[in-house]
Amino acid sequence: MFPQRLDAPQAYDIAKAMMDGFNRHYKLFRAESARAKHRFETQDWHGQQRAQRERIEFYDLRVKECVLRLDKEFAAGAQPMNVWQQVKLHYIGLMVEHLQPELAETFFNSVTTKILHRTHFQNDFIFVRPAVSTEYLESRTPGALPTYRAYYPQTLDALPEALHELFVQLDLQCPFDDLQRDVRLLGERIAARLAGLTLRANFQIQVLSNLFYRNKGAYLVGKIITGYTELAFSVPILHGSEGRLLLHAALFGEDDMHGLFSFARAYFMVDMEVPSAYVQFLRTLMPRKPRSDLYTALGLGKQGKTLFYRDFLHHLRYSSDKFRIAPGIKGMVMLVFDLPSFPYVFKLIKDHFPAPKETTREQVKGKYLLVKQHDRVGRMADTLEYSLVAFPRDRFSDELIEEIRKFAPSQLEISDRDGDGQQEVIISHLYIERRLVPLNIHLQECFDKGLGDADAARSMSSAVVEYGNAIKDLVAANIFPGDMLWKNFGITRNGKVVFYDYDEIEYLTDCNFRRVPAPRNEEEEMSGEVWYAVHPRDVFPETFGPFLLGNDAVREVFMRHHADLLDAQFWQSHKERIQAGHMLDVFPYDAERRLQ
Ligand SMILES: Nc1ncnc2c1ncn2[C@@H]1O[C@H](COP(=O)(O)OP(=O)(O)OP(=O)(O)O)[C@@H](O)[C@H]1O
Repeated sequence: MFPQRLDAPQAYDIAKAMMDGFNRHYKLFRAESARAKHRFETQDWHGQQRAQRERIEFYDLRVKECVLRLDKEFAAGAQPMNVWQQVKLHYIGLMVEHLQPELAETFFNSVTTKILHRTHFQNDFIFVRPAVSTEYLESRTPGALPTYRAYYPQTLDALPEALHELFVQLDLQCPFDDLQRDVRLLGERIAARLAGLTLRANFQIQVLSNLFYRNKGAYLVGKIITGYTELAFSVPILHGSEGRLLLHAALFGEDDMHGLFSFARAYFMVDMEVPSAYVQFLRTLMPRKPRSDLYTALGLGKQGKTLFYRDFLHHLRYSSDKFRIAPGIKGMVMLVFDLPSFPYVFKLIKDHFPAPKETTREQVKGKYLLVKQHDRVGRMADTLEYSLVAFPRDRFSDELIEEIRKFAPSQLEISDRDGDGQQEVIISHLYIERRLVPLNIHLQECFDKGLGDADAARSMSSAVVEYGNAIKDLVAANIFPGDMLWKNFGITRNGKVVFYDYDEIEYLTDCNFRRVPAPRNEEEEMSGEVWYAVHPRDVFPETFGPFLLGNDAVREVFMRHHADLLDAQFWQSHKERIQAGHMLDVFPYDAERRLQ
């Protein structure tokens, strides 16, 4: 029961201190995101990547600050629960005109769950569900940009002119190489996509007012509407060779947008006063993408986690299957399980690792963090990290419980934690990641069908080519995957190959790529053992072949497209390029999307 009177004077002050903490967080987050425009204009690429990395840390720092303040000024932990109920009510009051209420609720949860006992993690005290609506939320600040702008070209011939106006309004502080030429090319692409459709009275182009920045690119994001058709589109803007701006490509439709907003890429920087309005607009472009993914892609990872967890609890309530050990070859470092009806995997770090693995729990965590902060170039799956996650015991197979008990006992507790009479499986620490089809399983499925079957042969061949492409994109981003076996890569719905085994990952620039030395005598030549000295970060690319290319058909495709991956010189030259400060482009779209 909620209190009928707000009679605890400290409750308002605590709520206000929390809101001040959140406002400070969002001000810093937004300012850092807004500075991406200037970094793009001045081609400060290393600065852009540094900011992308550092911004991820902002949230936890602000939560810590706020917890300390509440403790010091209000002895928050010693407040009775009726005061905490009032704190929540005051906080709701403070959100009435707030432009990021959903984020403010999450911040409130982050702070209070550090202070209150777990038995109070319920809707009376925290925001298990949202209390404040984000619908129709608009900034009333004078001079504030609208979330999106609409342009009405009337005819296809008038498209270039409308597009010209649109790009000029973005107010980028550097010249275009030839904007007239680019909008003409873009107009032709749009006209081709609209071929066969009648332009209806509502024909218009809507674009989000602020650009999306990531690495060396700025992306315009919007949709074209005619009649009942809505076509999502995005235009990447890059610096050309002279440093002048180019419209580089035209992306259309949901699949292209999914490629751009993939969970395997770094987060965007966007200046957003009302983030929920951006998410609502983006959802109309990608209706199948959960809101949690969109918040995460916008750099609002905590909101992504909150929404993911709510979606997960909902899914548990509306499903009845059991968690099980994930299909595929078991990991030596990670214990992986899934729920068949839910498209994610749950990964926990084992307590002990068999030889030849020489790593520790902390080192594995460090590698996962490295991936989170690094540019994932569409090739490394993002992970959500959770601690103390509770699952209903009756949804776990006994086999899985035994597996966890055997390999990660320190991570397992089975108890009735919240006192509701139901046993729970509580996992101390885990990563959650999108479920992919492991590449070894995918290839085996092709072999099982028989490579005489044209579809199976094509599918095998494109997976092998994509696998090599994935490694080359990782190389471009200064990542040596360490363990390149097929089982450590997965394939997405769109046939993209993505890496997910991070415990042996290294920066390319920390590795020494060497050729196997020529044997000095017959004894060395005949030796089945490694007879030459090997230092910890030495890598011998020519030795990859025997592990990867046992199958003749796979070998033939691999050698035709990616033989260079078996050559130390290939790796070494990339290492030197990165050391010289060059940053290669890895575009989140195919070459045929380019305008130029
Ligand atoms: N995202 C995923 N989607 C589907 N299956 C996965 C995913 N991540 C892991 N798996 C499955 O779990 C297995 C072990 O995962 P992972 O490679 O991360 O563990 P590991 O202990 O690091 O492996 P290794 O012993 O090679 O170091 C994989 O081989 C695969 O079958």
